[in-house]
Amino acid sequence: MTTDDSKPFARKTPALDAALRDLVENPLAWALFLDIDGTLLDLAPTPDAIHVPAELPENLHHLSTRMDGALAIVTGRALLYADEIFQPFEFPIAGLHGGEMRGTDGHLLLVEAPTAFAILKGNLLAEAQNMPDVLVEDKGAAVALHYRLAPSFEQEVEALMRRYAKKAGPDWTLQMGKKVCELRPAGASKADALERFMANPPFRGRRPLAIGDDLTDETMFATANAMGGYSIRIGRRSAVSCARGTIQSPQDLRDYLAFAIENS
Ligand SMILES: O=P(O)(O)OC[C@H]1O[C@H](O[C@H]2O[C@H](CO)[C@@H](O)[C@H](O)[C@H]2O)[C@H](O)[C@@H](O)[C@@H]1O
Repeated sequence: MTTDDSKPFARKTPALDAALRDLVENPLAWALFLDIDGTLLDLAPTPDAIHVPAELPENLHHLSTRMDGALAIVTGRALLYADEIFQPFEFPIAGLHGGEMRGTDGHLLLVEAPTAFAILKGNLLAEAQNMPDVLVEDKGAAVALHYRLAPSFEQEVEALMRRYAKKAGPDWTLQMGKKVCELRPAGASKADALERFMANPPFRGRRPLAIGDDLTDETMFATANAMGGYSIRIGRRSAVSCARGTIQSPQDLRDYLAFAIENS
């Protein structure tokens, strides 16, 4: 196959081009781990305002079929919410930044929020009322405070969440993201999720390719790299990211995935 500028993988970064081309030519050699917000989907003003392109679920299904099922979604969203995005298809998935999982056997591992955490979320919601346009996203065993619509509250949001992280105790940890500050279960990360998927068929023995855009994806990038795979960050190149390649936008990634389906 020749590489020219009409091909989505012609990015003039030899390692990135090689990885993307190899996924097209050898789909059974790779295991693909995809983040959702800012990666598969464009960022939206609020968590519920996301637009899911009509062809995306089916395209992922086709690609997953070509990869014999070794395609997983690894997201900060609650697993059951994320599942809805790809209806009618169901993929292996990790939610809450690795805290929740469903592997290829269909076994669902969800985290239940203890009563104390439910009370804490209620108190957080009440305090957040004092910050107009700051949104609380209740994700069950995690909670996010979004300031995309109220950027001037960034520092207050962070200070409030640091206070709540102390109240929540060691089973929860603070997760910073794009215009968001979250409390999530501490026991797992996206790296753990990737490793758990990689321990079993059809992922086992393949090269992991992790694609994401945010701080939470860095552990999964590092693990994919360490396992002899590859990592791609969506957005501008960043000196502090350990992703090995970059793709500019979710639209560019979706174009590439569509190309991979047509040509693999
Ligand atoms: O790991 P991801 O799948 O990327 O999830 C990370 C967080 O994404 C969501 O928030 C982000 O996307 C929103 C919709 O585009 C946007 O409004 C917000 O500013 C972003 O931070 C989601 O709401 C969070 O629960 C996820 O943890």
